[in-house]
Amino acid sequence: MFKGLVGLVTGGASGLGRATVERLVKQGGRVVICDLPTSTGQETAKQLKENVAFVPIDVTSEQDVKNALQTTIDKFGRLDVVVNCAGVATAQRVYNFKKDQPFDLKSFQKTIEVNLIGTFNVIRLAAGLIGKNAPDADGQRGVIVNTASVAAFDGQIGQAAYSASKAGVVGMTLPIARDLAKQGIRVVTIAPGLFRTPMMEMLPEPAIKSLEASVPFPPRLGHPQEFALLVQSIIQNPMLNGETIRLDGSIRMQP
Ligand SMILES: NC(=O)C1=CN([C@@H]2O[C@H](COP(=O)(O)OP(=O)(O)OC[C@H]3O[C@@H](n4cnc5c(N)ncnc54)[C@H](O)[C@@H]3O)[C@@H](O)[C@H]2O)C=CC1
Ligand SMILES: C[C@]12CC(=O)[C@H]3[C@@H](CCC4=CC(=O)CC[C@@]43C)[C@@H]1CC[C@@H]2C(=O)C=O
Repeated sequence: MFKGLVGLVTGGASGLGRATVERLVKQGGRVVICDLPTSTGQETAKQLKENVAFVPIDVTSEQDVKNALQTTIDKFGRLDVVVNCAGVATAQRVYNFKKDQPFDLKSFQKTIEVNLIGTFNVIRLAAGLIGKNAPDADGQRGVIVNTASVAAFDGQIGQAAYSASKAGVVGMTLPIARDLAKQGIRVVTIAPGLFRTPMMEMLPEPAIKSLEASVPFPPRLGHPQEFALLVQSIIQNPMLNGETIRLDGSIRMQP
């Protein structure tokens, strides 16, 4: 189905990103995994064999992302699809009255830096490369998929930084889709609800169980493969553009 397609997945060593890499490869695509040098990207790439390469990067670094794009060209000759999954989760109240301490500004900045600015950094640099593709019969040159969160809409206590970073991703989706429309590059964001990944597993199991029960249907955490299935569908459907799609079993997060 994706024979000849070349993808780049940030955060591709773990969770939602890894499931996306696996699906793209299963469908015949070739993929560059971009993740932190400390991640399991190298092992993941080895397991998935010759159609996958790993480039250690920090999405917030211009030079790292440029290196990853150069490796994509050197190894696979083109770039069709970017999936931005790299992200960090933080939790802190805006003011801790018990400790008489305000939200740590460095932590707020780091969350915005990785989740929002990192996503933008990858988009702005990758767009130039995707724009060099010959258009298909529909005029399309490529697709960019971003990952926000339902926290962009229903931010919980402690999620000021995380929600702001994800709301930024939602907010830039339409203007970037408009910016890139003339080049035939589509931009779509997924806002996942609760998925079982290493990020989620930072929470103790009883907390996960209670979160699962709060999902109307199906009352469970999403499987990363269900996220990857939506990525595939976005790539395949040329009318999806400039939109954020909630993938959340209809959960509306409580305060
Ligand atoms: N798991 C969930 O329920 C949900 C996850 N999300 C979002 O989905 C995305 C993927 O999350 P998961 O797969 O759950 O988490 P994860 O923790 O399993 O994977 C995130 C990956 O991003 C990488 N990463 C972190 N900072 C990076 C940086 N500066 N440069 C490059 N790579 C970096 C990590 O090394 C890791 O491999 C994140 O953006 C997260 O905020 C959104 C809603 C729900
Ligand atoms: C990010 C998200 C919601 C959270 O804030 C938590 C996170 C899992 C790890 C966490 C552990 C904590 O001790 C504090 C909360 C949190 C940072 C959750 C994973 C997915 C959640 C999300 O984005 C939902 O949309």
